[in-house]
Amino acid sequence: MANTNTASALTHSPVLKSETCSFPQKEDGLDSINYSILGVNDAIPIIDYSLLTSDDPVQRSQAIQNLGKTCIEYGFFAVINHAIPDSVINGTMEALLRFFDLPEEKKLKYETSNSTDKIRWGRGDVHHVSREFFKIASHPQFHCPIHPDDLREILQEYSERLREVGINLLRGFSKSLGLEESYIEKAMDLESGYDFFTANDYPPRFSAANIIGQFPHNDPGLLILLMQNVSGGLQLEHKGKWLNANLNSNWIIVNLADHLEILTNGKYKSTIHRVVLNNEVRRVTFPLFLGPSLEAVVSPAPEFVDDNHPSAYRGMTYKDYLEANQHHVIDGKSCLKQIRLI
Ligand SMILES: O=C(O)CCC(=O)C(=O)O
Ligand SMILES: [Fe+2]
Repeated sequence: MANTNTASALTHSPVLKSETCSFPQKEDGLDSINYSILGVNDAIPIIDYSLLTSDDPVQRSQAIQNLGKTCIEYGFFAVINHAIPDSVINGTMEALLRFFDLPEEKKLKYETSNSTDKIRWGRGDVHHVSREFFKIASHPQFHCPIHPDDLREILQEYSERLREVGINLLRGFSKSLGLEESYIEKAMDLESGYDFFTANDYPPRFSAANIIGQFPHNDPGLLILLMQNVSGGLQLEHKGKWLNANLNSNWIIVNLADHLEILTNGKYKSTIHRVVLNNEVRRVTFPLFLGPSLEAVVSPAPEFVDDNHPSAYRGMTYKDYLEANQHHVIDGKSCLKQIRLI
């Protein structure tokens, strides 16, 4: 165990009833495995952000060590004491619900097949998937739908605060890897880092039909910071098990993503995750994908390559990587596999 701080399952997020149900296969050939939809309620590691950013050097260095172990053993964790006010979190979730509740014609103008558009809306209700979503680019320029009127202000505040948490986590990652604090920021040119959000609206569901919110996938970018209005639904792969992320609504779930795996030559791994709709109430999530600059060519850093650890990934700009996976169309295929050299 990396860490004694772990969250145990909350009771208000029931596991699915049907033991025999399995993940349906997509017609176009998602890996030909029948995935059981049941997750397990094992503990999820917890990172206390206030310790990671503490002025006390001893406290901080212990927190960084713990962070490093958690990244290696899990690749995901819940962040507590992050200091984002509840009013900002709740205000964001409420504004998102108001966006999803708009009449369809107000959202349809963002429906697009052009994956480079900065605002995109759609429904993922094919292949047994139940979800409505919109994606917005949030950094270096912040984009936002014009309705509802109060959406922009709250989303921008939320986005800036969450980005700050993400940058501080990346500083902790750099230190935990034995590098200077600003190593990842500089190598990935994060001042011009390309970040985007996906807002997901999953209907309530508690039966075997249409229970898939998202198929198993990895995400592009360095790390994903996700908040949700209700606990449960997200499952994270850990040592061959699917762990239910049953966490408090003001905790941030963090997943390591593909570009951290590439940069560290596989030392830190991108987490496989999926969404199974096991909530009796509607679930809204709002993950931030914090990424390198679009022009940054990401390849394993020299610090992680030697005779025993040859470079395992082909270098590619973040822009090309995003285009190769159509700016995060989740279809169960990871771009990571396509650029692996060994
Ligand atoms: O909604 C969730 O819990 C996960 C969302 C996700 O994995 C994604 O949008 O890539
Ligand atoms: Fe994801």
